[in-house]
Amino acid sequence: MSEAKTVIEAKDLYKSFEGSSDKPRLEVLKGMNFTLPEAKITSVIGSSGSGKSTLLHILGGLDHADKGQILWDERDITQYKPDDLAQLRNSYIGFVFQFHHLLPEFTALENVAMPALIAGKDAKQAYDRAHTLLARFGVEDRQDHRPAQLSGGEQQRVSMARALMNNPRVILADEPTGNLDDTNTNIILDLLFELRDTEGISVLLITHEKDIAYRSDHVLELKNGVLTS
Ligand SMILES: Nc1ncnc2c1ncn2[C@@H]1O[C@H](COP(=O)(O)OP(=O)(O)OP(=O)(O)O)[C@@H](O)[C@H]1O
Repeated sequence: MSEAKTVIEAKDLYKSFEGSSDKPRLEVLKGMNFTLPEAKITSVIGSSGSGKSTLLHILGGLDHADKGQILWDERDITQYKPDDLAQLRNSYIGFVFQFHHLLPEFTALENVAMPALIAGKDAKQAYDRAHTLLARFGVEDRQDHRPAQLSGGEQQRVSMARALMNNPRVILADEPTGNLDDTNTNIILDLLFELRDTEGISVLLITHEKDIAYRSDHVLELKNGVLTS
């Protein structure tokens, strides 16, 4: 069997944050290497403060590393200008966070359509696709509600639909079930597996729950600034 293609690769990543007057600089990533294979779910576990969210933000082009290379399908994103990177990110990556980050003043349908509207796509097509995605995730009857009128599980399903709006190759999910009960956790995990199997989407799943991590294809642990399997 041939090896899976790599959709995100990081080489020799370093990231530190400024300390306070009595604390030294905090070294979070220390020469870390990482590959995200196509059509697999890769979990990253690690203790609180080990740098999991920092890693996800850097891999997704939301934050900069101090040093190192990040390749999206062999394109080195550290060489991109901010506007070009934002455009590429909008089509290549879908993000799902623990707290849904839906825009409170917009309906579920509008939130889901937003990434396509921002990308300048046709509004009618955007709303049609948004509706189809909400239906796929079983929340189409909630499409005219605002986030505050939805349950936590519904909000997270809407977030998943939004993440998929522009047909991304990759989903970066930071504790996507951290706020959910067991039933809703299983709904979200099952959706991620379905997307892997039906659309070949690659998923990076940050979690601190080992039983969730061990359902995925690969598990890596972030410890002392590097990843180990
Ligand atoms: N912007 C920042 N400025 C200073 N320190 C930061 C910043 N962002 C993160 N840190 C610190 O870097 C370390 C790693 O944070 P990060 O959020 O990546 O950890 P995590 O593994 O995701 O933690 P958790 O599981 O608790 O969410 C923490 O000690 C955090 O306080």
